[in-house]
Amino acid sequence: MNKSASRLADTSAADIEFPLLIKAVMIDLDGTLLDTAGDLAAAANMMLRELGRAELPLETIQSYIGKGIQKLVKRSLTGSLDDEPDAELFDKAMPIYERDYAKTLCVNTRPYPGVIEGLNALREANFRLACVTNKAEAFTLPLLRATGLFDYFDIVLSGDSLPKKKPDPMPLLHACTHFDILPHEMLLIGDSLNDAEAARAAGCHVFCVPYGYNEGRDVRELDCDAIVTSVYDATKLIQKLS
Ligand SMILES: O=C(O)COP(=O)(O)O
Ligand SMILES: [Mg+2]
Repeated sequence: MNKSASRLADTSAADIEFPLLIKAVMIDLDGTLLDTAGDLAAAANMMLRELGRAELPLETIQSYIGKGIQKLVKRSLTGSLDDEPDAELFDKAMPIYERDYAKTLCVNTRPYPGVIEGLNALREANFRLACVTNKAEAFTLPLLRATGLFDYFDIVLSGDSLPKKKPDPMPLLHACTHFDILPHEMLLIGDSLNDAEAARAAGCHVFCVPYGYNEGRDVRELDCDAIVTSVYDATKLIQKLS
């Protein structure tokens, strides 16, 4: 299989040969495994209502997903990606959001097409599997259990499992150490700039899916090794290195 045949879009990655020979796969949660935007947005709007503020459209809140729940709350309060809300308002909003998201956590959240098939194929091929997300652990673990995905993973690293989260390479390097493999023997499948930057900084391979949440930006802008239509499609571009 050559490089161009395996790509759905052109990216700026260096020339690499497919199938990639790797030992383990890390997969992002929000926007890659699970379509969580509806439930995250419902909780954000419940919070905004309780604070007497205007609700936001789903697409706007979807563009705020990616850097964890604290950032989602800050962005929902300010209506911008980078502004800081009033500290007192944020301190009031955060526990409201956490309470509301615990209620909406798995109302409409479902695995994307190709996720279960992809995880089964990865397991059959004996890849070690990690879930690496910026979502806080208190939400990640119940969500993985409720959607039946938890048992596929050897390790789950959430946004607050380690001192730093994506786009820092720390969780990716932690997973490599956990599996006792080198970064170039590891692939991350993700949906956003946070995944692509973390993978490049760690020296891991990275594929991106086009259906997720890239903070409102086109996934084709990302520096990744391939854009794959689904987690299942990603399995066709890799081979297990023993
Ligand atoms: O919690 C978020 O904002 C994003 O989480 P993710 O890393 O699973 O995409
Ligand atoms: Mg994501």
